Amino acid sequence: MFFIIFLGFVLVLLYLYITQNFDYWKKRGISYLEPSFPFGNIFPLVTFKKSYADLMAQIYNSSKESIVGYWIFNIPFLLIRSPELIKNIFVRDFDHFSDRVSSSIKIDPFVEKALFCLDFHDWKILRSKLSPSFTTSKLKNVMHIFNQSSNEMVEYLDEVSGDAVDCKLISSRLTANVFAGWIFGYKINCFKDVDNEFFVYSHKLLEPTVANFIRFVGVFVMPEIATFFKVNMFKKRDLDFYRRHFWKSVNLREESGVNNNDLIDCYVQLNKEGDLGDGFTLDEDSLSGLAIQFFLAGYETTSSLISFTLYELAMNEDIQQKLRHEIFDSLAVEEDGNFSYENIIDLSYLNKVISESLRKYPTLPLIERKCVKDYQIPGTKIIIEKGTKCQFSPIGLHHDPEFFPNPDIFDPERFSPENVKTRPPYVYMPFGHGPHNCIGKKFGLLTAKICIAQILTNFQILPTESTPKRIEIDSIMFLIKPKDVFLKFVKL
Ligand code: HEM
Repeated sequence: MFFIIFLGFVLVLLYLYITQNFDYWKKRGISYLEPSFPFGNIFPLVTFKKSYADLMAQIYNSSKESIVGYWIFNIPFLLIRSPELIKNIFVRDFDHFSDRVSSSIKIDPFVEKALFCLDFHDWKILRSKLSPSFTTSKLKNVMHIFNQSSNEMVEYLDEVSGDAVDCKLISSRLTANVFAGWIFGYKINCFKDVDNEFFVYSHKLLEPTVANFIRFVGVFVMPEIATFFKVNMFKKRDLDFYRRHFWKSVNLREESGVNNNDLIDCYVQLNKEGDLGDGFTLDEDSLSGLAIQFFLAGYETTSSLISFTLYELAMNEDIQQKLRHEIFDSLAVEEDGNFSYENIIDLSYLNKVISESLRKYPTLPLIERKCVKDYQIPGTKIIIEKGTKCQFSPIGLHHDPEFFPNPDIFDPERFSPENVKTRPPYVYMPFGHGPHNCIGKKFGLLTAKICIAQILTNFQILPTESTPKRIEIDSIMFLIKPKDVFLKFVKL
């Protein structure tokens, strides 16, 4: 009896605690989605009925207002819909929104000092140290990694020419080869060495388990709770793996005394500096956390971009043919049969195809910022208060018929200069915008472009009998990827 009364008492307290904030948006005159106890508006997420991307799209589509309030448990969030306000938050009034939701999280050194999790002061220092590794000249320097990896992929596809092949698997193996080469300086070939540990561990990092889901939502959406419960984002096994390889590459490079002007030289330099100035330091664990951060942010996003593009090319023979012509013309000027950086970057139709792929399938469909000082929305009396967590829905914007008519149709011409001009800016955001935008954008795009170009110069991509007319989207954590897409690659 006592136990039942106690339980009832606890439930009442819990109810009062969680619902105390449910009038937050009403009090501020902001339109909102009706929350319910105890999950706020994320019931479909916790019951795995919807992915995070679907939920964001649903909230985006639920209103025509420029902002919409909702709740994750008892925490009020704001979805920013209006392109004008998006521009202000990302760029013009960045000083009001210079942090991410996960900034200042305190859980473990591997995560705390990743770009995603630093407060503005430290983020600015680290971003300026890492950015030089992503410049055009640095990418030109590592073109051999892209070309070699894609040649290995072509060799593999030659062997299985005409068979039904899982296109996500090909994209993931290619991306693992490129990332191991660039992040650790290793030459691996996951097409031959199918159980290569880099390939295996890349998947483990984002394994779609319930425990991982709770960890990621904790860190990126409710960092205060993740900090309180000391939620670790990664398993020790995964951390040990990346730490070991990080220090192996750094030590090898230091011993060799060679300067390759690449990412590993950047680690070596950061290790030497230790103190990056203005009180910001990186210890051994935080340094190896950089490598994990790149795998985490770049591996699935890039390999999913490749697979979505391959699928659309298989389903749209005319687009595939047009793209192949452009690529053949460009490759004809290369002596060694490999793409040069300038050559691949200048392919205008390839640019349009990849842009459209990221429009239809923004592989990171959630972007967020935290308000760091009160912000009055221009032309209104509404104040976004310090501490407010703002989210953005690339998938909602990219599928809004007002900006992209017939959004389900794959049409690269949406990205012709005339069509781009007719759209408001800031409705297209596969890599975010402003100072916090994706640092690996050029790298991810280059990986995808070389992969697609190599495939099209060697194979015709065809659907198989099992290829769905409408692709099924799977989600891992906040990311989206295609579900079981089998295609045929027939030698030209
Ligand atoms: C197609 C591939 C990729 C997509 C679609 C993508 C997308 C994104 C998006 C949407 C953001 C958030 C931007 C914002 O908040 O404004 C982001 C941030 C980031 N991305 Fe990427 N990304 C890709 C590839 C990569 C690669 C290859 C790397 C690294 C090697 C990378 C590293 C990062 C990092 C470190 C951030 C945080 C940046 C900061 O806060 O300063 N991404 N990415």
